[in-house]
Amino acid sequence: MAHPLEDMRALIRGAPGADRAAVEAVRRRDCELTKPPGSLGRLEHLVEWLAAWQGRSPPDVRSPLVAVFAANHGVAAKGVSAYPADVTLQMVANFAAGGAAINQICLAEDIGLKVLELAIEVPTPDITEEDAFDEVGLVATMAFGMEAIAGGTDLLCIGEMGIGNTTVAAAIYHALYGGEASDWIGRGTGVDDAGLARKRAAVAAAVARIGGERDGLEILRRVGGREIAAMAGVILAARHQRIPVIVDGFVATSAAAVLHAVDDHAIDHCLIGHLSAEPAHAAVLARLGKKPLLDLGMRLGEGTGAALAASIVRAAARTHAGMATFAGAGVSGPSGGTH
Ligand SMILES: O=C(O)c1ccc[n+]([C@@H]2O[C@H](COP(=O)([O-])O)[C@@H](O)[C@H]2O)c1
Ligand SMILES: Cc1cc2nc[nH]c2cc1C
Repeated sequence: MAHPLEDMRALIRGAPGADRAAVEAVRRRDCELTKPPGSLGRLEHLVEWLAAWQGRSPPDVRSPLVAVFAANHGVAAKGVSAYPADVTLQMVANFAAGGAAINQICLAEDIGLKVLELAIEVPTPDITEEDAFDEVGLVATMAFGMEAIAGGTDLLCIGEMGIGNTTVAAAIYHALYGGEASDWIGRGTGVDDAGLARKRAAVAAAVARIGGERDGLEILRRVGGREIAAMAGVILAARHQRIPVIVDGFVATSAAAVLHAVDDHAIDHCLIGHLSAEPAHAAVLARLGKKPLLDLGMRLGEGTGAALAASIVRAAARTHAGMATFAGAGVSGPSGGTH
């Protein structure tokens, strides 16, 4: 690996495009279905999106998977979270025992769940003082993330768990998009005003340290974290394996934002599952040109918003594939002429 980041950049820029023929086939079938054209609103676009990135028509969702990446962050020692860093490992045990919110959503919606730990007991260095990774470490972590889909899936939801990671995500956004540190921070797990002030200072210090760096992968390497790097890796791997991706909230979107900064088509296969209650999420999504599917005031992480969105995407696909056509059901088409 003489130039590990260059190899990763080539993989991002060389990603395959949408399957236009599959999209056209969905559109043709949609015109025949027993409903007025357009009457299923955004569900119709979801089916087109799924066909485009699965590369088949009609598309289906038979083995959806939530992959949750868990990691710790040195910057948590700066008092930027409402919870201690120990909670990351404790929540991994809770995932294994079936007690977390994401366990119950996956059970309710019949979605697979995989939790991937990234050296939780060894936090990345505090990004206000040091780079999170060296080049090889970043690429190795992205490659680890890619393994999450080794068992196969036809719709991947990405989520995370990591105390302090809303600070890390905010630093990535501030580095990518500029403005002030205060534009990108929010209360995360629920920090008080003093915690919020520490968070603003940490984000400002981390970004000042890297002095105007604009390259997406370098920003990830210098002010990122392991779960975010792993999510970037698996978003990229999914594209190459024709697996559409649903991205969770504020933190998971930072992994997509890094890829988008390298190539603005790199996340065309990604749907943003929901709008996080973290206030800066909307501004990030505007920069990515993405409209979230749901807006439920959620700010948990764990892939919870993505999993709920997956359930709607699956319903959209089944509706499209299973509905009768006007001809098949003997239902009259539009009478025409009177309006
Ligand atoms: O992704 C989101 O929209 C989101 C918003 C607020 C909090 N979180 C979760 O809360 C943790 C990070 O919050 P904090 O306050 O420790 O930075 C981490 O485990 C995330 O999964 C996630
Ligand atoms: C309890 C708890 C659960 C979480 N799940 C994702 N982030 C979290 C943060 C906390 C604090």
